[in-house]
Amino acid sequence: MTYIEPAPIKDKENPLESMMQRFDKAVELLGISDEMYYILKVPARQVTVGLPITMDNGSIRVFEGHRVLHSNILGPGKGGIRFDPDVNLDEVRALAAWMTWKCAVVDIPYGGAKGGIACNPREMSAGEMERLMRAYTVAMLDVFGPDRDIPAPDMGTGPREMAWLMDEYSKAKGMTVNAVVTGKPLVLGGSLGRTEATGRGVMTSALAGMDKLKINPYKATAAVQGFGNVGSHAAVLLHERGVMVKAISDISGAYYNENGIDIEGAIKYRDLNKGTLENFPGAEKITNDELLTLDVDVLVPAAKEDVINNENAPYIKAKMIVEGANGPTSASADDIINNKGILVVPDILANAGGVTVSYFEWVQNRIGYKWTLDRVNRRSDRIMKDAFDKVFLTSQQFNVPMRIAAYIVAIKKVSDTYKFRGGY
Ligand SMILES: NC(=O)C1=CN([C@@H]2O[C@H](COP(=O)(O)OP(=O)(O)OC[C@H]3O[C@@H](n4cnc5c(N)ncnc54)[C@H](O)[C@@H]3O)[C@@H](O)[C@H]2O)C=CC1
Ligand SMILES: O=C(O)CCC(=O)C(=O)O
Repeated sequence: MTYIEPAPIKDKENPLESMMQRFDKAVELLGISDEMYYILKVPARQVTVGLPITMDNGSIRVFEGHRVLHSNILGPGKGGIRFDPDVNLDEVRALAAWMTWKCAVVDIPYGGAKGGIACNPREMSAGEMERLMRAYTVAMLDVFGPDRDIPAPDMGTGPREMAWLMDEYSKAKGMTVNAVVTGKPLVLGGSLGRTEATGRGVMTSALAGMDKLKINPYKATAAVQGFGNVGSHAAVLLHERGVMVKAISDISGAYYNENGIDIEGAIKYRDLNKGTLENFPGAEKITNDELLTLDVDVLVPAAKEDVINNENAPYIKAKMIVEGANGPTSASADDIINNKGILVVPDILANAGGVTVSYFEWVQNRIGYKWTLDRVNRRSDRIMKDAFDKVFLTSQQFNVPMRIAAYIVAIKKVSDTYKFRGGY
């Protein structure tokens, strides 16, 4: 029997510490009480489970899974499930808190939650993934629920995994409960537009930012790190709006073309190549670090945390960073980036398009009705644009970067709600 050791927590770039540093700055400016500080800081619940799984070769491996409900003050917990070798409890705690702030920034009635299992989906068969997801669901039967805590996809998971979760949960409850999870396949009650929703929100945030910087999208260039759900859709949609995407990347490395990457071609190539861009033709291979320091207008980190840090931040040349990933910039890089005058559209705003359309999916499941793609897109575009404007205005009012402004908007909303509920 083997046990997969959770990844060691890196002191230097702990995402929980990065999140807390920004939280502390915003709290200082807002001036909330000590009691409220701890109410907002300490997660409402965190659950860790051991999951023994029979592997295809007959051996048994024990995986460690987590689900953290950071807050349910605004509504049921909401947030994805990550399958990645680097998953650990601190990472999941940070991701859950970011979900609380994100839902508050776009003003949807959810608290924040996140789940994760330390595993490597690239080395697992579909059968092993299915057994793992079903075992995790069973272990979380009392945690999940359409009014309690509603999961969704994150890194390493997608509609297929959400379908297994819905099926396992529904079997245990003795009825079909499709509102327990979002990001499902359409046939199971998934929403039109959810697959591309996070990338679409990144695109609308990028266009809103370009407008502030007076950058013409038809003359703009971009580099996108990560070519999964978020990165590939963001790249397609930016390209459709006239932006030349000069570089893309995934775990196999980065690919650069001075005249622009053929994005549709790259997606086809990835889908026929076991999900990776390895050996992608028609582009020069560079490293993921080189991609981050390219001379482009817009940089979209859409892979994982802390890729932008105090070591590479001094070399970033982009005029704007639009954070598709959660926590791609460590707190140690904030001052360097701000002093360079780079406009950062922070994760809890820029990647909120996904949870916004997840909310629409949950609403549709609960009323038993399907919206058209046009309705989904129009409503989510409006929510993203309103949230951008509110955060931008707050950044001017408090004279702070958009990241701290987004935390201010979120913390104010959650703490006001708590007070009105009479909690304190
Ligand atoms: N899927 C969603 O709706 C949402 C995802 N996010 C965040 O966006 C980020 C990406 O998520 P997804 O696109 O869903 O995941 P995914 O699993 O679909 O894709 C991840 C991509 O990142 C690449 N990658 C992994 N490690 C890398 C590294 N070290 N350097 C460069 N590329 C690397 C992978 O090869 C893959 O192309 C995560 O931070 C996630 O939390 C945020 C909001 C919603
Ligand atoms: O769609 C959702 O409910 C959550 C997506 C997510 O995990 C995220 O925004 O980081």
